[in-house]
Amino acid sequence: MTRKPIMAGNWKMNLDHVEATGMVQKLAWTLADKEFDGSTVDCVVVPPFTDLRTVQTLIDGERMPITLAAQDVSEHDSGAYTGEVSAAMLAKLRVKYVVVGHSERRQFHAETDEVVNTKAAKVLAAGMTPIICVGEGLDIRKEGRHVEYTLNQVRGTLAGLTAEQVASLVIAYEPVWAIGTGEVATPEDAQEVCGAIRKEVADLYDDATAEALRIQYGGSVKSGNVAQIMNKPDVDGALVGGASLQPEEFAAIVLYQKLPV
Ligand SMILES: O=C[C@H](O)COP(=O)(O)O
Repeated sequence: MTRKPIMAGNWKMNLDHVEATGMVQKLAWTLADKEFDGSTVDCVVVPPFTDLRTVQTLIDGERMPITLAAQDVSEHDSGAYTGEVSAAMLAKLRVKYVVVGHSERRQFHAETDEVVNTKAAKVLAAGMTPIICVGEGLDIRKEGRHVEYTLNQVRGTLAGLTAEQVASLVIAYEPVWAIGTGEVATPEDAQEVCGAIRKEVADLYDDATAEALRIQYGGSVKSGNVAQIMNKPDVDGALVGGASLQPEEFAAIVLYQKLPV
């Protein structure tokens, strides 16, 4: 089965809504120069909440081949949850993907697999697609428990979801030690865990579900290393942080040239 690659640029807490306009325009111009129309790769931007309306207006108004995503969502539907943003609010803004369980949310906001699982279910119920982040820290990697640890997160975050839901979503494998450090996992490291995730999903559900699921690698991805990582059979895209803040660099990642397998 051919899975459509998905490159998502997570801006994290960078770029206000004015800066976001320039960023998205430059990205769109660079992609248009190369006649990119979004048919071969999904190009996704993940701005802060305060930028979503501006970016959505720009993307829709100019018919840009760029899809809108959010960085987080509330695990609640509505009500007295000061500071939270619901899945319904994001869907209304034409957000298509929502990142849940990013390691920075897990680390700084104590999000557990259970919380991430609830958020993923809310995103799906609102008609959007979750990008569920998993991945081990350096201590776990050093102990050689990275596969077991990550698969445990996969089981916890997918709990209760149907095969149809799992087939539609995205899992991002991000080894925490490779995020923002310049330390990239080797393509073989990425394949080891992404392959294990797909096998786990086949065991939990069935082969068709595992084959349909898209798995991203994230952690210091740049235009110079993306093709090698994408050459691995179970890697279907990248969740990009730092490099996504430079429009030409992110465009080069989206436009990566396939290497001969
Ligand atoms: O969401 C993106 C990841 O945390 C990767 O960030 P990075 O590309 O800056 O390492």
